[in-house]
Amino acid sequence: MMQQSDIIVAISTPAGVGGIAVIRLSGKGCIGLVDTVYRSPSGKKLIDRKANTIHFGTIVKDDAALDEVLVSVFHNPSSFTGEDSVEISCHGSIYIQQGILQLLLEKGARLATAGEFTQRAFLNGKMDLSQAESVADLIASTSAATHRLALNQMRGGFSNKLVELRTDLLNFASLIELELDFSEEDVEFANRDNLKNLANHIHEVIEKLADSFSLGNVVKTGIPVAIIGETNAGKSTLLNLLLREEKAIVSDIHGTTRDVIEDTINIDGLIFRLIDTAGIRDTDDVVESLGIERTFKKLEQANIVLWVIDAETEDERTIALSQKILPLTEGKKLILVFNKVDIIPAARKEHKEQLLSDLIPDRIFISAKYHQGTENLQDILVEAANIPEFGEQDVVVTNMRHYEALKNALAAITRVSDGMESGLSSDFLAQDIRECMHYLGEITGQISTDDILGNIFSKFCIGK
Ligand SMILES: Nc1nc2c(c(=O)[nH]1)N(C=O)[C@@H](CNc1ccc(C(=O)N[C@@H](CCC(=O)O)C(=O)O)cc1)CN2
Ligand SMILES: Nc1nc2c(ncn2[C@@H]2O[C@H](COP(=O)(O)OP(=O)(O)OP(=O)(O)O)[C@@H](O)[C@H]2O)c(=O)[nH]1
Repeated sequence: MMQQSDIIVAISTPAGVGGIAVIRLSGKGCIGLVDTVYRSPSGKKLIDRKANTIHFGTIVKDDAALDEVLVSVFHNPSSFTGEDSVEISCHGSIYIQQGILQLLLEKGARLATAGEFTQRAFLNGKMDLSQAESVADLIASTSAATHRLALNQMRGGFSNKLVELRTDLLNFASLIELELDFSEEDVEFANRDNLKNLANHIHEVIEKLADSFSLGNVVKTGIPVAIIGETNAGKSTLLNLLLREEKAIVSDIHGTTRDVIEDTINIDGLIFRLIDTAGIRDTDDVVESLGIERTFKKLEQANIVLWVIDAETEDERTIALSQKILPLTEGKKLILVFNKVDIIPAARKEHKEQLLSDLIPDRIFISAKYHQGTENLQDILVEAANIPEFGEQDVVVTNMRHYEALKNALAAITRVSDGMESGLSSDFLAQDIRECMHYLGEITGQISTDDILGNIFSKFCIGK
């Protein structure tokens, strides 16, 4: 395995004081480098130790002890980066951490750039690019669902699918190119029906992966829930109730919320992005109108729409507004939330059960202020989100870069399928197959540029 000859070092634990801190080095010669500042009770050098072993000892600076530490030794190629690596676990004082780091820099190591350990793992073939990217997602994960999807990707679920696709495409290409070589003789070597089936199969797999992004993206960024309705309906009160904090200002003045307020909550391992919007009404106020415009924009982005209605509102108003809202919520889960049930008679509630029920069947009756009927709100959101539970085998695309590449790959393989139907010549088919492989290679990093890599790894933490 290729080893970088420059030795990188970084503190891999978070900045600040902790029980212990880990300082990590990687690169050819890093074990010997640590030996210059390390003393073991037995006098043994780290370089003479077996791979994957841990050793107690002292880090010394100018012959004075700086700290007592544990040192882990990894040998090329059996390490995270695939290179010789050392980890020093020291006491977590900032003085000690910085002291050891400085010492190692003086001895010839250089500070690792963001994500450089993982970048080396990628360059040394320890993982493909999509796996390296999932490491960042895993570190950033804040919910059960984002954690599961990142872990599956890191463990190679997606990569395996891409390897299979690549094998199929290579197979395909070689059959088509064989025909090409002998084209003057007008021989068809490959059975065209088999080839069509193969193209359709590849198409199906790529399409399924690309389609999974709408789910993956929503899970990763939070399921968008827009809270809309007329002014004073109680939208902000509902938002605060769901967030369990006074995030939005509540007042009886119409048009209090003038801009969009967003925050996330975790319910049953799913992130929801709650979006409180400016109340809808006819207004001459310029700022308020702009807010209302944004409300309609936010509506577009939402998967779930909670339309909050003051239960005292006359039916005609609600019906009139529904004509504006319904066209904007097609394909979304729209739920009517009749609020302020504490101040309406029971008969009125019964009446509202029927209002618009053929067009918008989902409705709940609550008092956001007095917490009536709000016990099931969380369950209702989870059910409305309709997100499947993810198992260890599920491959769901969560990364925009991967999605873009998949769309391009899909376009290429579609040209192949169509081309086969219309009898396109083999050399054109072969070209499109190559193009499809090229885009899949962008995901795994078989095809990459310094720009792409720099962009990806610069978003990592230092020390990762
Ligand atoms: N202290 C420490 N904790 C850590 C890491 C680390 O590098 N150091 N990790 C990293 O960020 C993660 C664990 N991932 C790792 C993945 C591979 C190898 C590794 O040494 N792989 C070798 C040998 C495998 C084996 O012994 O079977 C290999 O793949 O060849 C180490 C850590 C999380 N925790
Ligand atoms: N009685 C009663 N009052 C409520 C309830 N929910 C909200 N309110 C009151 O209704 C008023 C408006 O509430 P908000 O939450 O600010 O309403 P909003 O829909 O965000 O209003 P805008 O910012 O104008 O769009 C406040 O005085 C709340 O205290 C409820 O369930 N029952």
